[in-house]
Amino acid sequence: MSLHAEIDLTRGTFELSAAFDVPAGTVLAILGPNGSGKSSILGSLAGLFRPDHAVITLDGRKLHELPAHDRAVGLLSQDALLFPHLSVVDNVAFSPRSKGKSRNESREIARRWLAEVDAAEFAERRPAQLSGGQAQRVAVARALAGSPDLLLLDEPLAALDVDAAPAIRGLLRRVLAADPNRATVLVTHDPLDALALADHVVVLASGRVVERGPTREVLAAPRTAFTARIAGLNLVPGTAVAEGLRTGDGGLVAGMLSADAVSGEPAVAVFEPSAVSVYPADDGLTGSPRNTIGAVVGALEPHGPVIRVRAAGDGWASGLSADLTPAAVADLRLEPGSRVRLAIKATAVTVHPASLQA
Ligand SMILES: Nc1ncnc2c1ncn2[C@@H]1O[C@H](COP(=O)(O)OP(=O)(O)OP(=O)(O)O)[C@@H](O)[C@H]1O
Repeated sequence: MSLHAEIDLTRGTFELSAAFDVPAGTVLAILGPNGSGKSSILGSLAGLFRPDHAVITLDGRKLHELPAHDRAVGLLSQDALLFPHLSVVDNVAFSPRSKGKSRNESREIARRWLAEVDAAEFAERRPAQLSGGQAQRVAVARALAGSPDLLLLDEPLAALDVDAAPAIRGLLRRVLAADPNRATVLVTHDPLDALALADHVVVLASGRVVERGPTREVLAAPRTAFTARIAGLNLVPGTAVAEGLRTGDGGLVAGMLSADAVSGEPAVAVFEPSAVSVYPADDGLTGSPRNTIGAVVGALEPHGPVIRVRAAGDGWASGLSADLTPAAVADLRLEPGSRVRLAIKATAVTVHPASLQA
């Protein structure tokens, strides 16, 4: 089932206007900052609210003319939202049951799905007797047991702890790949989810699509600052030159031009936070073959096993991220306001054409 969606909607002063397609058997990730309209899109697809104008079709079937319960849409949210008074198996059987299947048949389907998500052993438990990860497994089974033509995943891993999330991500990957027919729309903040689960991404900002394309292409070569931030990449806008990128204030970021970058055209230099080294401001690195620039530490944020240092200050260093070990942060005595020098190897920098506004 291929999804086609055109959605225009106003909520207070917020205006959303977005259009996208999800071919059968593929997953589209919708990325965007808080308030960019991701939930508004999911709600419109699910039929939870009525846009000002919408054309939403699944293989030509006009979902926008149907009430929510007739849309054959499965929804998986960040919280499992299981019915507390029903056993696990009856939670999963709920959807086939509400579609008119007999009690036995519905339970049969439910048990099959529980086995599929490695949760068969919890069948007779109540939701209160499950961990967060176990409950989310059951919620995956429940979302799929109704054989939805369209599956909506709303931050499905956001509420899980770091130990449980990879297993559910792997599970989703498996069940999504198993159905060549269903269209899936995933809303997420996490580029890992998009990388692991989505074939294509759409990036929203203030209710508009600002970027779209195959997931890896978009995340590896983001054209907007937001995508670069969520993808965890550094992005410096400027103009492509033979040696790399010339910034607006005349600085040079030495790097390698991507195949499609053209000298003299708007471009972005892209590099990983792990490619950025941090030195004391008076380290005397001038003359080094690397890109070096003075900066001020703006913030220090834990990021998995490393500390992400966000740079502030003037020039193109402002907003850059560097990943350091906690020991390095301690050695350098870094704290917000510390003056530092950042160094980035030219071989770690790729310059991509900027086709959209950053
Ligand atoms: N009931 C409402 N009335 C008026 N405005 C609303 C209402 N619900 C949401 N909005 C506004 O619509 C905009 C989009 O909200 P939406 O929840 O779709 O964004 P989002 O991208 O899902 O955000 P988040 O990542 O925080 O969930 C926001 O500016 C929000 O303030």
